Amino acid sequence: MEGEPVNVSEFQELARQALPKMYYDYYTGGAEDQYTLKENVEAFHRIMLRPRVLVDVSRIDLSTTVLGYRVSAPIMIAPTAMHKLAHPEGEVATARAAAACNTIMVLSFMSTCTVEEVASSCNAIRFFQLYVYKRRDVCAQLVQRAERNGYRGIVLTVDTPRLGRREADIKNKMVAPQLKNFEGLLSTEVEDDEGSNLEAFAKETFDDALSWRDLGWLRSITSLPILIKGVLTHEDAIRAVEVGVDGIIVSNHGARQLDYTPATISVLEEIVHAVGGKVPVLFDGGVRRGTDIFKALALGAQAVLVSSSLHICSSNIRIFSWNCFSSANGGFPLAILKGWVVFDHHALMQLPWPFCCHFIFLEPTDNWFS
Ligand SMILES: Cc1cc2nc3c(=O)[nH]c(=O)nc-3n(C[C@H](O)[C@H](O)[C@H](O)COP(=O)(O)O)c2cc1C
Ligand SMILES: CC(C)CC(=O)C(=O)O
Repeated sequence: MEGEPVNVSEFQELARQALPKMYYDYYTGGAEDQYTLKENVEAFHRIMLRPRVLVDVSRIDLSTTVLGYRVSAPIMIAPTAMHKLAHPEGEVATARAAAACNTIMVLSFMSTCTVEEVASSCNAIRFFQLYVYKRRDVCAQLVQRAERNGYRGIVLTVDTPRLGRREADIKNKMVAPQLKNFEGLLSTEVEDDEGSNLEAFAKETFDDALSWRDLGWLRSITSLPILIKGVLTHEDAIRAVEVGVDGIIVSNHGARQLDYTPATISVLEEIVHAVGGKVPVLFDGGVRRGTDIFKALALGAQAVLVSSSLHICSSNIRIFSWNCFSSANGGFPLAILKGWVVFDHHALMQLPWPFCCHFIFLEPTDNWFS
Protein backbone atom coordinates (compact mmCIF):
# COMPACT_ATOMS: atom_id res chain seq x y z
CA MET A 1 0.00 0.00 0.00
CA GLU A 2 1.30 3.45 -0.87
CA GLY A 3 1.07 6.22 1.73
CA GLU A 4 -1.28 6.34 4.67
CA PRO A 5 -4.42 4.21 4.65
CA VAL A 6 -7.46 6.16 3.56
CA ASN A 7 -10.29 3.71 3.96
CA VAL A 8 -11.40 0.71 5.92
CA SER A 9 -10.15 -1.90 3.47
CA GLU A 10 -6.68 -0.36 3.60
CA PHE A 11 -6.78 -0.57 7.38
CA GLN A 12 -7.78 -4.16 7.03
CA GLU A 13 -4.68 -4.82 4.96
CA LEU A 14 -2.52 -3.28 7.69
CA ALA A 15 -4.22 -5.50 10.20
CA ARG A 16 -3.46 -8.54 8.09
CA GLN A 17 0.20 -7.62 8.19
CA ALA A 18 0.19 -6.90 11.93
CA LEU A 19 -1.78 -9.77 13.42
CA PRO A 20 -1.14 -13.48 13.85
CA LYS A 21 -3.02 -15.33 11.12
CA MET A 22 -5.31 -17.10 13.59
CA TYR A 23 -6.61 -13.83 14.98
CA TYR A 24 -6.81 -12.02 11.68
CA ASP A 25 -8.88 -14.88 10.28
CA TYR A 26 -11.10 -14.86 13.34
CA TYR A 27 -11.77 -11.14 13.07
CA THR A 28 -12.42 -11.01 9.36
CA GLY A 29 -13.98 -14.37 8.60
CA GLY A 30 -17.57 -15.35 8.02
CA ALA A 31 -19.45 -18.64 8.16
CA GLU A 32 -19.06 -21.46 5.62
CA ASP A 33 -18.96 -20.19 2.00
CA GLN A 34 -18.82 -16.61 3.29
CA TYR A 35 -21.46 -15.75 0.71
CA THR A 36 -23.32 -13.43 3.07
CA LEU A 37 -20.02 -11.84 4.10
CA LYS A 38 -19.52 -10.60 0.55
CA GLU A 39 -23.19 -9.87 0.05
CA ASN A 40 -23.38 -7.63 3.15
CA VAL A 41 -20.94 -5.28 1.44
CA GLU A 42 -22.02 -5.73 -2.17
CA ALA A 43 -25.68 -5.06 -1.46
CA PHE A 44 -24.63 -1.57 -0.42
CA HIS A 45 -22.84 -1.14 -3.75
CA ARG A 46 -26.06 -1.78 -5.63
CA ILE A 47 -27.82 1.17 -4.01
CA MET A 48 -27.22 4.38 -5.89
CA LEU A 49 -27.73 7.86 -4.57
CA ARG A 50 -29.75 10.64 -6.08
CA PRO A 51 -27.97 13.86 -5.28
CA ARG A 52 -29.69 17.23 -5.16
CA VAL A 53 -27.52 20.28 -5.66
CA LEU A 54 -27.29 23.91 -4.58
CA VAL A 55 -28.30 23.34 -1.01
CA ASP A 56 -26.51 25.24 1.73
CA VAL A 57 -24.36 22.66 3.51
CA SER A 58 -22.21 25.04 5.48
CA ARG A 59 -23.74 24.03 8.83
CA ILE A 60 -24.31 20.36 9.37
CA ASP A 61 -25.48 18.57 12.49
CA LEU A 62 -24.95 14.82 12.39
CA SER A 63 -26.03 14.20 15.97
CA THR A 64 -28.98 12.03 16.83
CA THR A 65 -30.40 10.22 19.85
CA VAL A 66 -30.46 6.53 20.64
CA LEU A 67 -32.82 5.50 23.48
CA GLY A 68 -32.74 9.12 24.55
CA TYR A 69 -28.94 9.42 24.60
CA ARG A 70 -27.46 12.04 22.33
CA VAL A 71 -24.60 10.86 20.14
CA SER A 72 -22.44 13.03 17.89
CA ALA A 73 -23.20 10.99 14.76
CA PRO A 74 -25.46 8.03 14.00
CA ILE A 75 -22.58 5.61 14.46
CA MET A 76 -22.18 3.33 17.46
CA ILE A 77 -19.61 0.67 18.30
CA ALA A 78 -20.93 -2.86 17.82
CA PRO A 79 -20.18 -5.53 20.39
CA THR A 80 -17.18 -7.57 19.30
CA ALA A 81 -15.47 -10.18 21.40
CA MET A 82 -11.94 -10.27 22.77
CA HIS A 83 -10.28 -7.00 21.78
CA LYS A 84 -7.08 -7.97 23.58
CA LEU A 85 -6.33 -10.46 20.84
CA ALA A 86 -5.52 -7.38 18.76
CA HIS A 87 -4.32 -4.85 21.27
CA PRO A 88 -3.03 -5.08 24.85
CA GLU A 89 -5.46 -2.48 26.16
CA GLY A 90 -8.43 -4.24 24.64
CA GLU A 91 -11.92 -2.90 25.24
CA VAL A 92 -10.66 -0.12 27.52
CA ALA A 93 -9.05 1.54 24.47
CA THR A 94 -12.23 1.07 22.46
CA ALA A 95 -14.27 2.65 25.25
CA ARG A 96 -11.96 5.66 25.22
CA ALA A 97 -12.57 5.96 21.49
CA ALA A 98 -16.31 5.88 22.11
CA ALA A 99 -15.99 8.62 24.72
CA ALA A 100 -13.81 10.76 22.44
CA CYS A 101 -16.32 10.37 19.61
CA ASN A 102 -19.21 10.99 21.96
CA THR A 103 -20.93 7.82 20.96
CA ILE A 104 -22.22 4.61 22.48
CA MET A 105 -20.10 1.50 22.88
CA VAL A 106 -21.73 -1.89 23.22
CA LEU A 107 -19.43 -4.08 25.30
CA SER A 108 -19.40 -7.72 24.28
CA PHE A 109 -20.35 -10.38 26.82
CA MET A 110 -17.14 -12.08 25.66
CA SER A 111 -14.84 -9.14 26.37
CA THR A 112 -11.26 -9.52 27.52
CA CYS A 113 -11.47 -6.54 29.90
CA THR A 114 -14.00 -6.74 32.68
CA VAL A 115 -17.27 -4.86 32.83
CA GLU A 116 -15.80 -2.86 35.72
CA GLU A 117 -12.49 -2.02 33.98
CA VAL A 118 -14.31 -0.66 30.97
CA ALA A 119 -16.73 1.30 33.13
CA SER A 120 -13.99 2.99 35.12
CA SER A 121 -11.83 3.80 32.09
CA CYS A 122 -13.99 6.54 30.62
CA ASN A 123 -17.38 8.17 30.65
CA ALA A 124 -18.60 6.76 27.34
CA ILE A 125 -22.23 5.77 27.25
CA ARG A 126 -22.10 1.99 27.38
CA PHE A 127 -24.57 -0.78 26.66
CA PHE A 128 -23.86 -4.39 27.62
CA GLN A 129 -24.34 -7.22 25.13
CA LEU A 130 -25.61 -10.50 26.53
CA TYR A 131 -25.23 -14.08 25.39
CA VAL A 132 -27.49 -16.40 27.32
CA TYR A 133 -25.53 -19.26 28.80
CA LYS A 134 -27.00 -22.47 30.15
CA ARG A 135 -25.74 -21.09 33.47
CA ARG A 136 -28.41 -18.42 33.85
CA ASP A 137 -27.01 -17.48 37.24
CA VAL A 138 -23.77 -16.37 35.56
CA CYS A 139 -25.72 -14.25 33.07
CA ALA A 140 -27.79 -12.70 35.82
CA GLN A 141 -24.65 -11.78 37.75
CA LEU A 142 -23.07 -10.19 34.68
CA VAL A 143 -26.22 -8.20 33.87
CA GLN A 144 -26.39 -6.98 37.44
CA ARG A 145 -22.71 -6.02 37.41
CA ALA A 146 -23.30 -4.07 34.21
CA GLU A 147 -26.29 -2.32 35.75
CA ARG A 148 -24.36 -1.45 38.92
CA ASN A 149 -21.51 -0.07 36.80
CA GLY A 150 -23.62 2.37 34.86
CA TYR A 151 -24.29 0.53 31.60
CA ARG A 152 -27.47 1.96 30.12
CA GLY A 153 -28.94 -0.88 28.08
CA ILE A 154 -28.81 -4.63 27.51
CA VAL A 155 -28.30 -5.89 23.96
CA LEU A 156 -29.54 -9.46 23.79
CA THR A 157 -27.94 -11.29 20.86
CA VAL A 158 -30.35 -13.86 19.48
CA ASP A 159 -28.61 -15.24 16.40
CA THR A 160 -26.11 -17.47 18.17
CA PRO A 161 -27.71 -20.59 19.62
CA ARG A 162 -24.53 -22.27 18.36
CA LEU A 163 -21.49 -20.58 16.91
CA GLY A 164 -21.52 -20.33 13.11
CA ARG A 165 -19.30 -22.78 11.26
CA ARG A 166 -16.24 -20.68 10.56
CA GLU A 167 -13.95 -22.81 8.52
CA ALA A 168 -10.84 -20.70 9.01
CA ASP A 169 -11.22 -21.02 12.79
CA ILE A 170 -11.59 -24.77 12.44
CA LYS A 171 -8.43 -25.03 10.36
CA ASN A 172 -6.48 -22.68 12.60
CA LYS A 173 -7.76 -24.47 15.71
CA MET A 174 -8.78 -21.10 17.05
CA VAL A 175 -8.20 -20.78 20.79
CA ALA A 176 -9.98 -18.23 22.95
CA PRO A 177 -8.24 -16.61 25.89
CA GLN A 178 -9.60 -16.84 29.42
CA LEU A 179 -12.23 -14.17 29.86
CA LYS A 180 -11.76 -12.18 33.05
CA ASN A 181 -15.44 -11.44 33.50
CA PHE A 182 -16.05 -15.08 34.27
CA GLU A 183 -13.17 -15.61 36.67
CA GLY A 184 -14.42 -17.60 39.63
CA LEU A 185 -17.76 -18.17 37.91
CA LEU A 186 -17.09 -20.39 34.93
CA SER A 187 -14.12 -21.81 33.08
CA THR A 188 -13.74 -20.85 29.44
CA GLU A 189 -11.36 -23.74 28.84
CA VAL A 190 -12.61 -26.66 26.79
CA GLU A 191 -10.85 -29.65 25.40
CA ASP A 192 -11.20 -29.80 21.65
CA ASP A 193 -8.44 -31.10 19.49
CA GLU A 194 -10.70 -31.35 16.49
CA GLY A 195 -11.10 -27.75 15.46
CA SER A 196 -12.25 -24.38 16.75
CA ASN A 197 -11.96 -24.17 20.48
CA LEU A 198 -14.34 -21.24 20.41
CA GLU A 199 -17.00 -23.27 18.69
CA ALA A 200 -16.58 -26.05 21.24
CA PHE A 201 -16.86 -23.53 24.06
CA ALA A 202 -20.06 -22.07 22.61
CA LYS A 203 -21.56 -25.52 22.12
CA GLU A 204 -20.88 -26.40 25.73
CA THR A 205 -21.88 -23.09 27.27
CA PHE A 206 -24.49 -21.21 25.19
CA ASP A 207 -28.12 -22.01 25.85
CA ASP A 208 -29.47 -23.34 22.56
CA ALA A 209 -32.95 -23.61 24.07
CA LEU A 210 -33.20 -19.80 24.24
CA SER A 211 -36.63 -18.66 23.01
CA TRP A 212 -39.08 -15.75 23.08
CA ARG A 213 -40.24 -16.85 26.54
CA ASP A 214 -36.84 -15.92 27.92
CA LEU A 215 -37.42 -12.23 27.30
CA GLY A 216 -39.63 -12.45 30.40
CA TRP A 217 -36.72 -13.88 32.38
CA LEU A 218 -34.43 -11.08 31.19
CA ARG A 219 -37.02 -8.46 32.15
CA SER A 220 -37.21 -10.01 35.59
CA ILE A 221 -33.49 -9.56 36.27
CA THR A 222 -32.93 -6.02 34.95
CA SER A 223 -34.65 -2.69 34.78
CA LEU A 224 -32.46 -1.54 31.87
CA PRO A 225 -33.91 -1.14 28.38
CA ILE A 226 -33.51 -4.29 26.29
CA LEU A 227 -32.53 -4.30 22.63
CA ILE A 228 -32.68 -7.48 20.59
CA LYS A 229 -29.81 -8.02 18.14
CA GLY A 230 -29.97 -10.35 15.17
CA VAL A 231 -33.42 -9.72 13.67
CA LEU A 232 -33.71 -10.30 9.90
CA THR A 233 -37.43 -10.64 9.18
CA HIS A 234 -40.54 -8.52 9.67
CA GLU A 235 -42.20 -11.45 11.47
CA ASP A 236 -39.55 -11.49 14.18
CA ALA A 237 -39.50 -7.70 14.37
CA ILE A 238 -43.25 -7.65 15.07
CA ARG A 239 -42.86 -10.40 17.67
CA ALA A 240 -40.05 -8.46 19.33
CA VAL A 241 -42.26 -5.38 19.61
CA GLU A 242 -45.07 -7.53 21.01
CA VAL A 243 -42.87 -8.94 23.75
CA GLY A 244 -41.89 -5.41 24.68
CA VAL A 245 -38.29 -4.88 23.61
CA ASP A 246 -37.04 -1.31 23.63
CA GLY A 247 -35.10 -1.52 20.38
CA ILE A 248 -34.27 -3.80 17.47
CA ILE A 249 -30.89 -4.30 15.86
CA VAL A 250 -31.09 -5.60 12.31
CA SER A 251 -28.02 -7.81 12.06
CA ASN A 252 -26.74 -11.09 10.66
CA HIS A 253 -23.77 -10.97 13.02
CA GLY A 254 -21.45 -9.72 10.31
CA ALA A 255 -22.24 -12.92 8.33
CA ARG A 256 -20.47 -15.01 10.97
CA GLN A 257 -23.46 -17.09 11.95
CA LEU A 258 -25.86 -18.53 9.34
CA ASP A 259 -24.50 -18.23 5.82
CA TYR A 260 -27.03 -17.40 3.06
CA THR A 261 -29.01 -15.04 5.21
CA PRO A 262 -29.77 -11.88 3.25
CA ALA A 263 -27.53 -8.87 3.35
CA THR A 264 -28.79 -6.78 6.23
CA ILE A 265 -29.26 -3.65 4.12
CA SER A 266 -31.65 -5.61 1.89
CA VAL A 267 -34.06 -6.38 4.77
CA LEU A 268 -33.85 -3.12 6.65
CA GLU A 269 -36.76 -1.39 4.96
CA GLU A 270 -39.10 -4.36 5.52
CA ILE A 271 -38.31 -4.32 9.23
CA VAL A 272 -38.56 -0.57 9.65
CA HIS A 273 -41.94 -0.69 7.96
CA ALA A 274 -43.19 -3.52 10.21
CA VAL A 275 -42.00 -1.80 13.37
CA GLY A 276 -43.77 1.39 12.35
CA GLY A 277 -41.79 3.65 14.68
CA LYS A 278 -42.86 1.83 17.86
CA VAL A 279 -39.24 1.26 18.87
CA PRO A 280 -35.95 2.41 17.31
CA VAL A 281 -34.42 0.20 14.64
CA LEU A 282 -30.63 0.08 14.59
CA PHE A 283 -28.56 -1.58 11.92
CA ASP A 284 -25.25 -3.34 11.34
CA GLY A 285 -23.48 -5.41 8.69
CA GLY A 286 -21.19 -4.39 5.87
CA VAL A 287 -20.86 -0.74 6.82
CA ARG A 288 -17.53 0.36 5.38
CA ARG A 289 -18.16 3.89 4.12
CA GLY A 290 -19.99 7.03 5.09
CA THR A 291 -22.23 6.47 2.10
CA ASP A 292 -23.25 3.09 3.57
CA ILE A 293 -24.39 4.85 6.72
CA PHE A 294 -26.28 7.34 4.66
CA LYS A 295 -28.09 4.53 2.84
CA ALA A 296 -29.01 2.79 6.10
CA LEU A 297 -30.45 6.00 7.49
CA ALA A 298 -32.36 6.62 4.28
CA LEU A 299 -33.91 3.17 4.69
CA GLY A 300 -35.05 4.03 8.20
CA ALA A 301 -32.29 3.05 10.65
CA GLN A 302 -31.89 5.35 13.61
CA ALA A 303 -28.14 4.65 13.72
CA VAL A 304 -25.64 2.03 12.59
CA LEU A 305 -23.19 -0.04 14.55
CA VAL A 306 -19.71 -0.73 13.26
CA SER A 307 -17.47 -3.53 14.40
CA SER A 308 -14.41 -2.16 16.03
CA SER A 309 -12.36 -5.04 17.22
CA LEU A 310 -9.45 -5.04 14.87
CA HIS A 311 -7.00 -2.64 16.41
CA ILE A 312 -3.84 -1.72 14.68
CA CYS A 313 -0.88 -0.18 16.38
CA SER A 314 0.54 2.22 13.86
CA SER A 315 3.84 4.00 14.59
CA ASN A 316 4.20 4.62 18.30
CA ILE A 317 1.22 6.68 19.26
CA ARG A 318 -1.82 5.75 17.31
CA ILE A 319 -4.18 2.93 17.81
CA PHE A 320 -6.72 2.52 15.07
CA SER A 321 -9.47 0.07 14.81
CA TRP A 322 -10.08 -0.64 11.21
CA ASN A 323 -13.77 -0.39 11.26
CA CYS A 324 -13.67 3.28 11.73
CA PHE A 325 -12.68 4.50 15.15
CA SER A 326 -9.40 5.93 16.25
CA SER A 327 -8.95 5.80 19.97
CA ALA A 328 -5.71 7.52 20.79
CA ASN A 329 -5.66 10.33 18.32
CA GLY A 330 -8.65 12.55 18.82
CA GLY A 331 -11.12 9.76 18.40
CA PHE A 332 -13.04 10.52 15.27
CA PRO A 333 -14.54 7.97 12.94
CA LEU A 334 -11.52 8.12 10.77
CA ALA A 335 -12.24 6.00 7.77
CA ILE A 336 -15.74 7.29 7.59
CA LEU A 337 -14.65 10.90 7.73
CA LYS A 338 -12.44 10.31 4.77
CA GLY A 339 -15.46 9.89 2.57
CA TRP A 340 -18.14 11.27 4.79
CA VAL A 341 -21.45 12.13 3.33
CA VAL A 342 -22.77 15.22 4.93
CA PHE A 343 -26.50 15.49 4.92
CA ASP A 344 -29.48 17.15 6.38
CA HIS A 345 -30.74 14.37 8.56
CA HIS A 346 -34.12 15.82 9.36
CA ALA A 347 -34.96 16.81 5.84
CA LEU A 348 -33.96 13.36 4.67
CA MET A 349 -36.26 11.64 7.09
CA GLN A 350 -39.27 13.45 5.77
CA LEU A 351 -38.70 12.39 2.21
CA PRO A 352 -39.92 9.13 0.75
CA TRP A 353 -37.62 6.22 0.18
CA PRO A 354 -35.46 5.51 -1.63
CA PHE A 355 -32.91 8.06 -2.63
CA CYS A 356 -34.46 11.42 -2.20
CA CYS A 357 -31.59 12.87 -0.32
CA HIS A 358 -32.03 16.49 0.42
CA PHE A 359 -28.43 16.91 -0.54
CA ILE A 360 -25.17 15.09 -0.60
CA PHE A 361 -21.81 16.60 -0.20
CA LEU A 362 -18.63 14.59 -0.08
CA GLU A 363 -16.11 16.12 2.22
CA PRO A 364 -12.71 14.45 2.35
CA THR A 365 -10.74 15.44 5.40
CA ASP A 366 -7.13 16.31 4.70
CA ASN A 367 -4.14 15.73 6.92
CA TRP A 368 -5.99 13.46 9.26
CA PHE A 369 -2.79 11.71 10.13
CA SER A 370 -0.67 14.71 10.98
C1 LIG B 1 -14.49 -10.24 15.49
C2 LIG B 1 -15.96 -10.10 15.75
C3 LIG B 1 -16.46 -10.46 17.00
C4 LIG B 1 -17.82 -10.31 17.26
N1 LIG B 1 -18.28 -10.59 18.51
C5 LIG B 1 -19.57 -10.37 18.81
C6 LIG B 1 -20.04 -10.56 20.13
O1 LIG B 1 -19.29 -10.88 21.04
N2 LIG B 1 -21.35 -10.35 20.36
C7 LIG B 1 -22.22 -9.96 19.37
O2 LIG B 1 -23.41 -9.79 19.63
N3 LIG B 1 -21.79 -9.74 18.11
C8 LIG B 1 -20.49 -9.93 17.82
N4 LIG B 1 -20.05 -9.68 16.55
C9 LIG B 1 -20.97 -9.15 15.54
C10 LIG B 1 -20.99 -7.61 15.54
O3 LIG B 1 -21.59 -7.12 16.70
C11 LIG B 1 -21.77 -7.05 14.35
O4 LIG B 1 -23.05 -7.60 14.33
C12 LIG B 1 -21.11 -7.31 13.00
O5 LIG B 1 -19.70 -7.34 13.12
C13 LIG B 1 -21.52 -6.25 12.00
O6 LIG B 1 -21.03 -6.52 10.73
P1 LIG B 1 -19.67 -5.89 10.15
O7 LIG B 1 -18.55 -6.67 10.80
O8 LIG B 1 -19.79 -6.11 8.70
O9 LIG B 1 -19.64 -4.43 10.56
C14 LIG B 1 -18.69 -9.83 16.26
C15 LIG B 1 -18.17 -9.47 15.01
C16 LIG B 1 -16.83 -9.59 14.76
C17 LIG B 1 -16.29 -9.15 13.41
C1 LIG C 1 -16.85 -15.68 21.16
C2 LIG C 1 -17.91 -15.47 20.14
C3 LIG C 1 -19.22 -16.02 20.63
C4 LIG C 1 -18.01 -14.03 19.82
C5 LIG C 1 -18.80 -13.73 18.62
O1 LIG C 1 -19.94 -13.38 18.69
C6 LIG C 1 -18.19 -13.84 17.32
O2 LIG C 1 -17.03 -14.25 17.20
O3 LIG C 1 -18.89 -13.53 16.33
